[in-house]
Amino acid sequence: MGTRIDGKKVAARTKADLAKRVELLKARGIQPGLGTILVGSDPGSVKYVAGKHADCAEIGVNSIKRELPENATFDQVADAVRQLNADPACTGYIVQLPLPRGIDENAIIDLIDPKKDADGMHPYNLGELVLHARGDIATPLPCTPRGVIELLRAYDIDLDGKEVCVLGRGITIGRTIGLLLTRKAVNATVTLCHTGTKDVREHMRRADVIVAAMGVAGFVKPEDIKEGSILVDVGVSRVFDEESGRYKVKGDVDKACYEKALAYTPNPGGVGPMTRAMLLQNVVEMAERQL
Ligand SMILES: Nc1nc(=O)c2c([nH]1)NC[C@@H]1CN(c3ccc(C(=O)N[C@@H](CCC(=O)O)C(=O)O)cc3)C=[N+]21
Repeated sequence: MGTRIDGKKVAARTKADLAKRVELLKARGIQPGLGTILVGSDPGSVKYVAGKHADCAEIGVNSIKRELPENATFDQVADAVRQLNADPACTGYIVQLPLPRGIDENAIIDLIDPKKDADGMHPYNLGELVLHARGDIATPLPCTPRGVIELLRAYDIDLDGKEVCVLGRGITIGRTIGLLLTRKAVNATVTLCHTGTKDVREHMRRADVIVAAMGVAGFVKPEDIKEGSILVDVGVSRVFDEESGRYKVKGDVDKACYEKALAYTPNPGGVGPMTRAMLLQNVVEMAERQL
């Protein structure tokens, strides 16, 4: 049985460290604040946003909440973005995705002040990430990929020279994690697989590390993986559970794989809590840049 990588535990440790840094900021007259813009009332989004504000309270960061109705127009969302750009109490913020149909998400993201982009998903910040393969990066990084890397680092898993197979080309992780994994400081080799990949299972069998982010519940099966591989499960599917009669979050990795793995991130309880912790870390770092 592989080592269970406990995302909740590492996230809690990260938050405890951030709480101390927030104390230092406050002592120097800076009160960090995280803003959220939530459009509509998708139950998943409502829950994630609530979680982010609970995290803020835990580490002493102020919460700034903006809520718009499901039928909000592009201009109304754009106005909320401009207000947070101008609000000095807001250190950084996110626009919770997905936005309701008909609102161009990329056009909204473009309007975010890159210095306040807590998600690290603004084109300017993504561009900075592309440009800096070496040295430090002084711009916010995308939270989920950063969470994956920090989580593996916390378990002393060295990625230098490792073959990493990424499954999925979504913007949250698939398209960006390679940029972090191939930085000199991490030094992994990355293969990005997607629906157009000819033999996905062949790529998975060759990999030292699989980062699964497709949103296909149980896609990665024991016969697809190498003995002793490391499994990072980022997939989110809501699947009806016969036993409890409720919907449950299920990842892309079939639990039967855990037996064969050297280490694995459970889902839930793995990358999700780290994503949230990295959002806070981005905000604290943004506040520290104001010192
Ligand atoms: N602008 C924007 N930024 C985001 O970062 C963003 C977003 N939009 N839209 C949706 C996704 C999803 N996301 C998650 C964060 C934490 C958990 C998390 O903590 N999950 C828990 C369990 C949650 C549950 O049981 O439902 C876990 O994995 O253990 C999950 C999902 C952030 N997202």
